[in-house]
Amino acid sequence: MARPIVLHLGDDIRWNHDLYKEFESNFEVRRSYSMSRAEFIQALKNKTFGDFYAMYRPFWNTGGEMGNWDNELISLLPKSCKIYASAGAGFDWVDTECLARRGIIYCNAAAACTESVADAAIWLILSVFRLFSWSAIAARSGDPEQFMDANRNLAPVSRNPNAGFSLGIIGFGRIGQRIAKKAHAAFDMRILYNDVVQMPREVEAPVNATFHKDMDTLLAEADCVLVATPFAGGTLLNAEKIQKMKQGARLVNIARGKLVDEDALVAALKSGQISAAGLDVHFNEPHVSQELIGMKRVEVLSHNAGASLDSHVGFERLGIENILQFSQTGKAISPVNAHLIPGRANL
Ligand SMILES: O=C(O)C(=O)CO
Repeated sequence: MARPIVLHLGDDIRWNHDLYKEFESNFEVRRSYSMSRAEFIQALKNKTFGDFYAMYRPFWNTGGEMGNWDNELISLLPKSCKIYASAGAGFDWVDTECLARRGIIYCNAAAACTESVADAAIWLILSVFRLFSWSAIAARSGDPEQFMDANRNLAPVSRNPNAGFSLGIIGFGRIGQRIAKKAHAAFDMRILYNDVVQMPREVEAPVNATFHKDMDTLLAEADCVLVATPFAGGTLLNAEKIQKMKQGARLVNIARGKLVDEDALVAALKSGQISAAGLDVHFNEPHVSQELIGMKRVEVLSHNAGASLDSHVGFERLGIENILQFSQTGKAISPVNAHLIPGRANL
C-alpha cells in the first residue's frame, strides 16, 4: 500500500537519524528545500509534491522562505493535508485559524525550546536588575573612562532580584511557568501572572504564584514585567499600558517584538517610568532600534532566547513525533488549533 506523503520543508535533519528512518518507513518524504514564495505557490498549483498528508519543518531558519502562511498559501494546500508540524514556539507567521478552517492541525514545538527560552529570560531578568549590559558595553569599549563610569556609577542603581521584588509574567503557558519556577528558585522572587484563565493550584502553589485576571493590576504591582505571551496580531504594551507600570519597573520581552510599542518604551526609559529593559525580540527584526541600542540600561539580544543545540534536536524530534502520533492515533502531541477543528477539540 502506498505510504502517505509528507512534505519536508527546509534543510535536512541533522541529529535524529534513527527517528527519521522510522519516519521514512511510515511516509513517503518529499522535499521542497528552501523555495521562494513564487516558486512554492507554483509548485502547489502544479501539485509538484502530490497529495501530501503532512508538512514537516524541522528548523526555524529554513523552510520558511515562502513567507507568511496566509490564506493565499493555505488555500492551495491539497485537501489530503491534515497536519503541519513546525519548529519554534511562536506561530505569528502562520494563520492557524485559516489552517483550522481547512481541517489542518498546526503543531508548534514550544516544548523543545522551553528550557532555553526560560534560561534566556533569567539572563534578562538578572540583566535588568543588575544592569550588566552597561558594565559589558563599558568593558568592551576598551575605553578607561567608560570602564570607570560603570565601575563607579552602576552600583547605586543596581539591585539584587530577591524576595522583595515581584516578577509579573504576562502569559503563563509552558514557557511562562518555567520562567516562574527558575526565577522563584534562583532569586526567591514573588511571582504574579496574567493569562486568560487562572491556572490550577498545582501550577500556582510550587511558585506561590498570584493570578491577576486584569493585566493592569499586574502592571501596577510588578517590579519586573515579563512578556511571555504569543503574538495575537496586536500590541500588548502600548504607551497607555506602559504608563500603568509601576514607576521605575523593569521590562523583559522574550515573546515577540511587536507586542511592545518600542517608541513608547524608549519614551518610558527616557522619563524613568521604566528603569531598564531586556529584549530578546524587536519590533522590526532583524533591525534593532538605534535608540534602544544607545541606552546603557537596555540589554538586547538577537532573538536567540530559544536558540540552543538542545532546542534544535528537540524541534526535529517533536515535529516527527507529532506527525507519527497523529497518523497512528488521530491525536497530535502539541497542537495549537485543534480546539478550532470540529471533531478534534477533545481528542
Ligand atoms: O521558538 C520561537 O518562536 C522563539 O522565538 C524562541 O525564542
